[in-house]
Amino acid sequence: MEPPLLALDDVHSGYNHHTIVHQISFHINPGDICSLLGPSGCGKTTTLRAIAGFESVSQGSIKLADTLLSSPKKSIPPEQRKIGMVFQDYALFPHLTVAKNIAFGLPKQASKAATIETLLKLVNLTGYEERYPHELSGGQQQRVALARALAPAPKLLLMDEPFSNLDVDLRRRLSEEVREILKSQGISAILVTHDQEEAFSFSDKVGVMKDGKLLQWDTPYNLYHEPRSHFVANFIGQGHFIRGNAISPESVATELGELTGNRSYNWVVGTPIEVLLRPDDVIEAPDSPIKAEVVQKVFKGAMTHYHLRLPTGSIVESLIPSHHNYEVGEQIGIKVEADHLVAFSSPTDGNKPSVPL
Ligand SMILES: Nc1ncnc2c1ncn2[C@@H]1O[C@H](COP(=O)(O)OP(=O)(O)OP(=O)(O)O)[C@@H](O)[C@H]1O
Repeated sequence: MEPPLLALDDVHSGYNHHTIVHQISFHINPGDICSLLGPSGCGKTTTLRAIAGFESVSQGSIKLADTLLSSPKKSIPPEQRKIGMVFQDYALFPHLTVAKNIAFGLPKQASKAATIETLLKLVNLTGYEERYPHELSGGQQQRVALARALAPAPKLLLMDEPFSNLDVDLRRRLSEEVREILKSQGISAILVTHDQEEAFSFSDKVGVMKDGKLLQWDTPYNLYHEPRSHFVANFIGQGHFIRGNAISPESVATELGELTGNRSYNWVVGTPIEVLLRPDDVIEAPDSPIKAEVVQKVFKGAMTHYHLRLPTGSIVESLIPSHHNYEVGEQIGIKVEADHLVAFSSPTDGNKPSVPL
């Protein structure tokens, strides 16, 4: 089996002898595109900077293929790591043309004109060679930054919030386009973002961080459907927890009836449990004895996203086809249709995730 392209093993890193990120371990395979996702200040940029070689590692190791890049005893300088970087603020040289900005990333002896032409074609900026950064839009400047980062043919590209200065529409389009460019060239990348939608659509794997720790490194699908902690479940996607009690290894009694998953949990019968219900788990059911009051509705086109209040005051969300229109204050019949449970023993119970048997 091919070795991972990048492997972080128990990495601790920070600033001025103060450890900010702890026990970070993950690996990425050649061609994989990944993201680090988490709230502000959780240590995403610090992790990225440690991979780039701008911050030292006080414990653990970082390897690129077979090369040890960082350990407490060794640190290869950033410029020798064969890793490219793209920053939020583009960091282009304002006094240099597009061509010269890109050439800056090329080795001295390289046949520059041909490479620049190829790179500009790749990022869809053919003909922009002689423009200056101030003559370009934000999206175009970020494409130039990408071309410059790709110029030395890095094995890995690190991107720190590269799209966050762009308006929503453009950032979606550009992130899709950059993903296609990277995939077409087989370039691995790690994106730092706090935008979950962006992380999901951009990445093969996503790492969710909190307080300097990596809580889960997984596919977007698993993060959404199989979050391993209360925090990840909450941070990823929409939905609400409702409370219940375990009545068997697979089932929980809740105010929405008995909810049964597709596997057994090692909880003790009677344990207070919180079950996550995503908006797609709660469906309208006019004949259901369970009624909920519409407290908020957001029209999404094909679907309307409702916030519904249950008789106990708990809130659940539901996506309902928009031609079935309900008004705020109206009571509607609902039921749960979920093929698996995302359930944790209640936070009062130590906030421990329930472990499947
Ligand atoms: N140069 C620095 N010196 C000292 N502490 C720093 C430095 N840079 C960041 N920190 C601290 O390290 C912690 C993690 O910061 P980091 O930038 O890695 O978080 P982040 O997850 O990327 O956040 P954001 O999404 O806001 O960019 C923060 O508490 C921050 O204050």
